[in-house]
Amino acid sequence: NLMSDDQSSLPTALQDKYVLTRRIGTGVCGEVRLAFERSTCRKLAVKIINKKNFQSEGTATRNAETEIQILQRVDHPCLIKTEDFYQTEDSYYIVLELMEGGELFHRVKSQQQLNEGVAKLYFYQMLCAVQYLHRNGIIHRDLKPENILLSSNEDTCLIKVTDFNQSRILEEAALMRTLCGTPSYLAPEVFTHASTTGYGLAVDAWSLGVLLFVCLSGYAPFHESFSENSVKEQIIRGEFTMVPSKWRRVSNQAKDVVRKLLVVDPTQRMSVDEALQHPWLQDQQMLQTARSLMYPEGEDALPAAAPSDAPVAASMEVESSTGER
Ligand SMILES: Cc1n[nH]c(N)c1-c1cccs1
Repeated sequence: NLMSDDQSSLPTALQDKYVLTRRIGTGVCGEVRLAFERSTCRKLAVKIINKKNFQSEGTATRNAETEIQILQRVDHPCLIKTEDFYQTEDSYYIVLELMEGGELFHRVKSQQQLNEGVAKLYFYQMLCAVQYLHRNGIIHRDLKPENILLSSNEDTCLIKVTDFNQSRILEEAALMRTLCGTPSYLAPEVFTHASTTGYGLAVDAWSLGVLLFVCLSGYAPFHESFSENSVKEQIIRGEFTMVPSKWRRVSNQAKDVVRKLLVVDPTQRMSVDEALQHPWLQDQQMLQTARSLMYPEGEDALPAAAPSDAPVAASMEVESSTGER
């Protein structure tokens, strides 16, 4: 393990700045270790991506580089921040914020199912994080409980979305190149942008529906034990099962959010923006708690808006209710 000779395999620049200790997580792409910044004793997480772990060199490099590009571009209170980045011939080392509460996956598992108010607080923060990604033309594409981290072991805590290596940055340049070619064979949606920003983003809305389902009920909506159809068939048909004993204490409004996200037709599926406007989330107490977790310095921390006597546009008011700035 790392405590023995492996330390020598670490980049010296990384070793000069951090002490790596025990493993705090493992993923398909490698492992995550607890680290201490030597100069400040600050605790951090170092994600070690072994380039060889990917099926083909091309995918490895592309995925990891995409992840790193994206990690360095994004800045939102509910998205994991990259502190530093190193690489050797066979591995990437990404220094990330430490989330002491670990993965949402383990929290839901240990509590059977989350209290509805807690699930709403976490889901609202996920929506804000994914809305930010979508506004920046980024599709996460791999939202699941393992990729949602909790800042503490308290129920009321900040959550952060991580693991962007399945993400895709919608390259407007790629679309421009397409449009420069012969248009006669292009489908209408290529011109209407549905193929880059409309359709693609909806995959994250579906995953958020599955995440909310799991938080509220403690089990997955699509599972081979629920039907003679395969899980893939159940998903394609949108055939999810709400076991009464698990959903009895869940409000109809919460169930309505799940039902409007787990819609097979992406053009009919509720979007992240629409979900943020759903009645279930117009809960001032939850919004206040979320805002204080996301922006702990409060209003005065934000750059003062330019003084203007113009009334605030209605859309501006709507935005502030979504925690967006
Ligand atoms: C990244 C990161 N920052 N803080 C924690 N707990 C992580 C983990 C990701 C995956 C397992 S642990």
